[in-house]
Amino acid sequence: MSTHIGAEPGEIAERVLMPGDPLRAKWIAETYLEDARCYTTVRGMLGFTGRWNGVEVSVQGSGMGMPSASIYAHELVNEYGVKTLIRVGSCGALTEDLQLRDVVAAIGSSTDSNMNRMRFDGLIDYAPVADFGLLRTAVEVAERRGISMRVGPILAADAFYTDRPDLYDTLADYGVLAVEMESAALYTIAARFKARALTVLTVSDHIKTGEKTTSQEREQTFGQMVEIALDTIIA
Ligand SMILES: O=P(O)(O)O[C@H]1O[C@H](CO)[C@@H](O)[C@H]1O
Ligand SMILES: O=c1cc[nH]c(=O)[nH]1
Repeated sequence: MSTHIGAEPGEIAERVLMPGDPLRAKWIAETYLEDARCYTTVRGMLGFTGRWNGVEVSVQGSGMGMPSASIYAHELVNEYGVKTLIRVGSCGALTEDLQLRDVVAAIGSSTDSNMNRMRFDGLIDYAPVADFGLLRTAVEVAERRGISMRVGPILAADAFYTDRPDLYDTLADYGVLAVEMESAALYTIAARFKARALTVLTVSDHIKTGEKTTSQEREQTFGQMVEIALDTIIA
């Protein structure tokens, strides 16, 4: 067991999907994985291992925000030998041309988090980016499955409820597609510990129009991004 994950050594696959929502992890395991078994219930942050097309894959809830996601990414890589992490999350669209339920792959992640400023002593604005091979595979998988997937930069924010929506407009002017709360930490930790990471998201809210999906829809209906992530992680 690690501090926050209750799995024995060998119970977690080298390939892990990471939704923020632990109940989305359960839904993914029950809907998509063969012979899925739960390996952790610590703090209610559920994790499962099963098989996708015969290949072992795990799915681990990561919680909301970069402090929580960092704990899970760190322990998965450093204590369980995980090599590949694909986040499957929800996001808010920042640009008018995205619609609810559109799928987005994050090539890079700007952030307002202070975590990397501390890492680099405030001297470097580190640019957290996706693993190129995973991103290229995800694009190919989406095309093969006939799923339209936008690729571009996103924002990983500390706050879900922002006091500065004006900054979202400025970021959209610079081509930033969407906002979520974990990708910058995931990309940074993967780089630091020589793992591969990608973030694939579904638009759950539209910041410009105010449209949003329900919590049940966020938990159980974002299947296209999951299918892209599963095919990508076993490729
Ligand atoms: O749906 P998940 O994967 O949790 O991702 C998004 O949803 C949560 C906020 O509602 C944050 O974790 C954000 O990144
Ligand atoms: O972080 C997030 C996730 C979904 N929708 C948002 O607006 N923000």
